[in-house]
Amino acid sequence: MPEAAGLNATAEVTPRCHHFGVCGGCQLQHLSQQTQTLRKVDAVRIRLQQAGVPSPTIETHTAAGYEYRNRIRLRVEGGRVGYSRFNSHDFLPIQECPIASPLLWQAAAALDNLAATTNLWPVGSKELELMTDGDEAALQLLLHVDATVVTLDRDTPRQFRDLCEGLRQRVPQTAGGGLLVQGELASGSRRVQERQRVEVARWGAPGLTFRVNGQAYAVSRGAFFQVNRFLTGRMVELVLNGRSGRAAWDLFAGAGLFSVPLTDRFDQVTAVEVGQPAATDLAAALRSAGQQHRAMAQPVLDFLKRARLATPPDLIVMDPPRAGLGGAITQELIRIGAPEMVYVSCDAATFARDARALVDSRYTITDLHLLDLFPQTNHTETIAVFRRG
Ligand SMILES: C[S@@+](CC[C@H](N)C(=O)[O-])C[C@H]1O[C@@H](n2cnc3c(N)ncnc32)[C@H](O)[C@@H]1O
Repeated sequence: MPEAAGLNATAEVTPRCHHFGVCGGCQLQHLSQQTQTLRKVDAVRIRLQQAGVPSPTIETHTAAGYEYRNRIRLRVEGGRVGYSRFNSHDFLPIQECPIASPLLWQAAAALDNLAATTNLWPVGSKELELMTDGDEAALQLLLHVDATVVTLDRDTPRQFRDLCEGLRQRVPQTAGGGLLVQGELASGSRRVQERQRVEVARWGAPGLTFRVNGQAYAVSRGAFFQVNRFLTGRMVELVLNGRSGRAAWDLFAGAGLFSVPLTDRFDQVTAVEVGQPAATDLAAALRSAGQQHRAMAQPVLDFLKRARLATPPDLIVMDPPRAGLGGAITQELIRIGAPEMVYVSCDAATFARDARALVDSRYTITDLHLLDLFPQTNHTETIAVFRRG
C-alpha cells in the first residue's frame, strides 16, 4: 500500500482482548489497523528525519491483525500462566491472548488447567515459550526454570516429561519440549554459569518445520524464526525481489530464512549466524543447497574483519537484533562497499542511526518498506534497500 493512502488517523475500534489496557503486551488494540500502520510510518519517518537521513516514500505491508504470532513467551507464577501488567513487572494471570495463533492459546489454557488440577509444573518454573509453525501442525514448548531457587534433582526431568505427556493428551499437536535451566544451580554436579541457558531435559521432536513460499525450513527448538506467520513470505519476497548474481552474504542469518532462497539466485551464498542452535540449522540447510554455499558460525564483526581482502559481494542482506548494526559493523560494511545492501530492521531508532552512517558514505536508500509484523503493539519492522553511488 502506498504511504498514508486513505488512512484515518483517528479511527478508534473496540479492543478484542479483555486484558487490553491492563496487560503490558499490546498498546494499540483501541486503534484500527490502518491507523496503527500510519502511526508506525510516522514513527519511522520521524526517526529518519531526526537523524538527517533522506527517505523515499514508505510502502506499507499488512496482514491480519490478530492470531498472527507463532511464538509466545508467558510467565509462570503460582501454577498460573500470564504476562506482566502494563508498565510494571507485576504478574498478570491471563485467560486469553488473541494476537497468538489459536493453537498456542489452546496449549497455554490446557497447561493452566492441568497445573491447577494436577500441579505438574516442575519446581522453579518461571517462563514458558510456546511455538508453532504457520499451519499450526505441530507445537513445541520450552520451559525455563530458575536455577537460583531450585535444586535440580532426578525428579525434575521426569516431572517435565509428565507435563509434556499431559499436554499432548489435551493438545495432540504437541510434538516436543525442552527444559531450560538459567543461572547457577543451587546444588548438583552440573554447574551452569550465570545467564547461560542449558537444556537439561527434552521430550519428543527437536524442532518444527516451517513452510514459507513453498520452501521448508527445519528450525530447532530455541532458534530464532520470524513471529508473524502471515507476513514472513512477504518479507522473503521483498528481500529477494528479482535479485541475482555471483555472490551474496546473509548476515544475522538465523536458520536461513533468506539464505536458502538466495542459493537459487546467487552462485555463492555466505551466511553468518553466531547463535546456537540456529547456526547448526543454517549449516545443514546450506549443505543441502550445495558445496559452493557456506555457513559461518561466528560473530558478524569477526566475519567482516576476516573478509577484508575478499571481492565485495553483489548483495549483502542484514537482519540484526534490535541493537542494530552498531558503529564497528557499519564501518566494516562501508569499507567493503557492496553495490547493494538490504537492511531488515526491527528497531526504528537503531536503523536510523546506522542509516545515517551509510548515507554519509556514498549509500542512498532507494526503497523503504514498513511491514506491520506486530499489530496491536508499537513495534515496527522495516526493510530498506541501500545502493552505493
Ligand atoms: C532478527 S534475527 C534474524 C534471523 C533471520 N534473518 C530470520 O529472518 O530468520 C537475528 C539473528 O542474528 C543472530 N545474531 C545476533 N547477534 C549476532 C552477531 N553478533 N553475529 C552473528 N549473528 C548474530 C541471532 O542469533 C539471530 O538469529
